[in-house]
Amino acid sequence: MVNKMTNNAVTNNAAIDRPDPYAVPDAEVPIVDLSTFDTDPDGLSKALCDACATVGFVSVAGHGVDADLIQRFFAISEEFFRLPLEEKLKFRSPNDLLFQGYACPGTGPGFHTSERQSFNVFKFDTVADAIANGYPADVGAVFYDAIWPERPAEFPAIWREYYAAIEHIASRLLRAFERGLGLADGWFAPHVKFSPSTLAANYYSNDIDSGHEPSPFRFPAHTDEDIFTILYQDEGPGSLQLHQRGEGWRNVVPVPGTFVVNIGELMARWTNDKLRATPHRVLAPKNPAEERPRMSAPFFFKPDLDAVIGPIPELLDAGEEPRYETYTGRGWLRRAQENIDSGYDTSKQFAEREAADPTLR
Ligand SMILES: O=C(O)CCC(=O)C(=O)O
Ligand SMILES: [Fe+2]
Repeated sequence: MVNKMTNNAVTNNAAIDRPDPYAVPDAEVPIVDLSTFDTDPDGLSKALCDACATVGFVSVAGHGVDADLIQRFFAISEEFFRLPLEEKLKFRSPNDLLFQGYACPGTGPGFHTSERQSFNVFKFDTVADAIANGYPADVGAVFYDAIWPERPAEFPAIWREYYAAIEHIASRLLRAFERGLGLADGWFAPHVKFSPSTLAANYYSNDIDSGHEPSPFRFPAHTDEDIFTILYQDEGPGSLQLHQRGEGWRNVVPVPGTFVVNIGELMARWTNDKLRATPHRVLAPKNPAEERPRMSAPFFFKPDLDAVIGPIPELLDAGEEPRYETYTGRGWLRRAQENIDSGYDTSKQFAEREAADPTLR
């Protein structure tokens, strides 16, 4: 059931003067070269943490992923998304939170604008495989067996190759975060040994009528509910925007060949907000004539179900109070599921926070 207070808060503030989303400046997203971790680990780690402490987003070059693999991943995914809707629906996720298979507009409160479709996969093809590889027995409560499309035929192999490449970036980034934050080498490793991370491709187009109200946003404002997200976005109209605290919305201009990394809620909690989970959204092209499908590929890096996530005591300054209660990875996923089941809507939640805090506008 949707919370009445939430609805009222949004309705009452409908008259808030919001800046034109099409007239916002470009964000200054720092670029770091991950390959320099081998030669200058302190410099790289500091640059990474500084970017994530201020902008909350960073462009990562020197990541070692072949341009050819990125190109093949995007091409095969686009081929799938261009299949007729009836065919794609055969591979539909049994639940839109749990990120398995195809998800399309019109399903899942708050998670789909009228224009976003996605395909999602976890690391293992079967729950049994995950358990055989050390995952806890209840992993089946949050993941289903992979739902691969029948065509294109190379789709599963290319997705697996891409998943492994991005997972590798995630572990290198973690080491850099440890160093930049002043944690011991390997501090994060025990918390991500059996990570339920997911890979998605988002496809934004106007070829499905979801029945939702039209919106300038292809994906409404939200923060990511993971440790961090590693995103590749294609070029073209209809852009990603981030919310710079105290300054407003900014375009995240694609930098070809780099991944955008943004801090999620769990890293913000671990660091007591020293690293920032920056709100972001995706804007549709203003001119429908410029409309063309847009694709992005987020890898949502998540902690083990057994991991405990709360402000890390050694990161708190003298006298600094922890701002967050502690969750297990499992409890965090359950909370997200409950939010979905109760009709929680990220855009409404953001509208409420925006109404209460003018610096968010
Ligand atoms: O499509 C994009 O560029 C961003 C997508 C996003 O924020 C997400 O999937 O969480
Ligand atoms: Fe996101």
